[in-house]
Amino acid sequence: MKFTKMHGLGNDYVYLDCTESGPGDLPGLARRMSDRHFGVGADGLICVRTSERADFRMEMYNADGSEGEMCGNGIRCVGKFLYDKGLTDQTELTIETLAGEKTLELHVEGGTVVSVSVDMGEPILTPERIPVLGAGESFLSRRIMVNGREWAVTCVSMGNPHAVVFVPDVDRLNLEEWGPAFEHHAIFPNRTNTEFVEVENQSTLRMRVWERGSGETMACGTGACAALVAAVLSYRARRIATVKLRGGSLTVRWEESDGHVYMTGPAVTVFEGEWPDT
Ligand SMILES: N[C@H](CCC[C@H](N)C(=O)O)C(=O)O
Repeated sequence: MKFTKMHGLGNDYVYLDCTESGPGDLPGLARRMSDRHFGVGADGLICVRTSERADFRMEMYNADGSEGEMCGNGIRCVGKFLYDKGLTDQTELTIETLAGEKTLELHVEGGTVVSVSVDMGEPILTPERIPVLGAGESFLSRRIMVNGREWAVTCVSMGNPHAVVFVPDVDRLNLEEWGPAFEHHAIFPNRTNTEFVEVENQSTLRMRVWERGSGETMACGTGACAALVAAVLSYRARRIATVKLRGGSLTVRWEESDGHVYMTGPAVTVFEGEWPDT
């Protein structure tokens, strides 16, 4: 079985062309291929499929085999995968995801996609749609206890759940301790991705992320969008900002006119490979 290894700012996935056919047991395959010692090594697995309602469909699994509703770094690479492999010649694409249809604008240089802009849609703030246990219309800067320490948490869904916390110095945080404590916290029925954000200035955020199902990753596209939304809602940032992640930077804009969040960033192909059919 052929696969392509790609990354968006170091948030790396195995990509399969499932437009004709695809393997079964994708959760199990995601776990096996993601293993950084006994497999290919990745943050998860992404299958590109045909769609009845969009140009194509993205199906995404984390390294633990759980399915994610949306993947920002992943969908940029899906755009590159489709164009570079000649599955499309369009530079504007719609991709069906479990979080709805997303529109991509591919930026081509020298016949290959170098970066992609994604309309990530509107952020979801109502607790029961995130989901997070909590009354009211939104879950903004609410104090919760995590491992005996009080944190002010803002929850945002970009189709997948995010808990955003603002900290003075992201480098001093022990994510191995705090990441799982948030991910598996009782108030998140479907677990959560967690963004630890340091505000450099009103147009620059620095962020580390512990991803649901994958652990700390070098970057998280949906997480960067959630972080920007939380920063705007708490008057920490303007509506357009550079979000600096361990693997590099994304430009994120929360457009006032349509309420949509737009994200622009790179997409890179690392290598093509062959996985033994099992
Ligand atoms: N771990 C996420 C999916 C991948 C999101 C991230 N890699 C991105 O770029 O948005 C979840 O379970 O919701």
